[in-house]
Amino acid sequence: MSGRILVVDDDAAIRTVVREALRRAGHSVELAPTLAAARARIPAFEPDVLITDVILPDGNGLDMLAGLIALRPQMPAIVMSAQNTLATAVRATEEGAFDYLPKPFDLAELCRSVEAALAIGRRDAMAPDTDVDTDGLPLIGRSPAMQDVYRTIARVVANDLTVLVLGESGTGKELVAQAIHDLGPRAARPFVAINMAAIPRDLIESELFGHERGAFTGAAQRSVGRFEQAQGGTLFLDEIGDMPIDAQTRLLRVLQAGAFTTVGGTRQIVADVRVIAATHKDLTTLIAAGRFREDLYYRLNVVPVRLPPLRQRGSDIIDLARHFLDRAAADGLPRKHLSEEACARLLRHDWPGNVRELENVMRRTAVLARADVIAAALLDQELGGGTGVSEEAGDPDGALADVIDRWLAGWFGGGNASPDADDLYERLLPAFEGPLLRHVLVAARGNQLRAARMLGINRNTLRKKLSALGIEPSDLRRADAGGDA
Ligand SMILES: Nc1ncnc2c1ncn2[C@@H]1O[C@H](COP(=O)(O)OP(=O)(O)OP(=O)(O)O)[C@@H](O)[C@H]1O
Repeated sequence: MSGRILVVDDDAAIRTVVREALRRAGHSVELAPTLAAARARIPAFEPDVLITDVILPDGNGLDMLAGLIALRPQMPAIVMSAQNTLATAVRATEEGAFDYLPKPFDLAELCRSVEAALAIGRRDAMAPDTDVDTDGLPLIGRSPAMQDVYRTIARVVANDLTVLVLGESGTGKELVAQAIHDLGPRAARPFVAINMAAIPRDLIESELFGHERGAFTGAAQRSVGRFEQAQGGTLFLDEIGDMPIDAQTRLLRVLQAGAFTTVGGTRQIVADVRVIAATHKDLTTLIAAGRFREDLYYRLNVVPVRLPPLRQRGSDIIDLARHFLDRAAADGLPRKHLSEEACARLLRHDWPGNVRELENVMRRTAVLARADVIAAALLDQELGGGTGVSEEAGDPDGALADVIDRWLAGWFGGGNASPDADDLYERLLPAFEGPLLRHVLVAARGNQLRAARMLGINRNTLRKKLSALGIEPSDLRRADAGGDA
């Protein structure tokens, strides 16, 4: 599809290169070195697509974007910028850009973006499904839900408003908090994360605010709390719903007064800290149950960021999967690609463990796939045959028994076990043992001694089982189970 393209850039060399590439692709191209020249050309040239730089001699292309689009409302705009940050990307989307290309970009990518813009012809359409465009940006995903998240992030990076990130486990809450910190003026100062669910309840206050020597039994030294460690930076309070009520009272006081005292101390310490909290729990239910302070909730929930579960942002799944395969390859694992059937299989899964589950599955399949292309069958095996079981299931006894029970019901129901059979144990158990041993070896990075210890069996027994099942531990040596497996 060819179209009329207006290119706005003050760099003559870039204008020429872009014009030549677009002309070769069959488009008619006009150039403008300034925003004023662009404004003057739009009504006469009636471009189908606008391509603009951000920093221009007579202004900022992002500030002016809405004004340019207003001159020709159906015109998709592509923003190119050397300011390769999530903030610029978010800003571009916010201002109505169809696509954002961080400089340097390759011309083929620009042409693809132009094609997509022409095909869709609407400035608010989704970005084209080209290769994953990560460009070092921390958050992947172009679903409308993620665009909302980016917009909210863009709104809060420059100020200190308290942000409450809500979402199921593994949806990327900590990553959002980190992005807000990294993109804002506090980036050079510490980002300190503390998980309320991971600390014994009676130690939370001293962990947060520090304590004086002798403040309680065992407090032999003065200790600096996380608030003090985060001075000038950001404090990320994860699983805030698990915070004990006394600590909540203290936190509320700090948020109101902007200062705190250590446990056992009297001196007020000014808290120059941005607070970002997160939870996967429904805080309103906890409030109703008297387990969360309503006033603290309002104090924290100044700007809510909702991360929907991965199953509700299907269009992100493949981008994320490819991103994790790229990352696995960058970490030295074999480079793998997804077959079309594998993509379809990923889209069918329910992702109860969300992005974390997808990340772990992609790392494991990068190791386990024998061919360069990951087949749907391998994913079937990894994803529990579509049962929705993940490493987040947490309760192997119940969940695993459930899956096996369903599988066996189908197997027996399918007439696979004749009444004359005499080897069911021998036939069926390897089907469980094989995957179990492979996963343990991946987690133990191929170390048989460690794998045997993890399994609680003797090393010789493990060796015999591996040889009986035809598993070669060295194949699994370079694997990483993804940190959480
Ligand atoms: N949009 C995304 N793009 C790239 N990686 C992501 C994205 N969302 C999540 N991840 C990755 O998924 C993993 C889980 O994310 P994160 O720890 O931020 O989730 P969480 O919601 O804080 O989980 P939990 O509630 O269990 O602490 C991390 O490795 C993170 O880097």
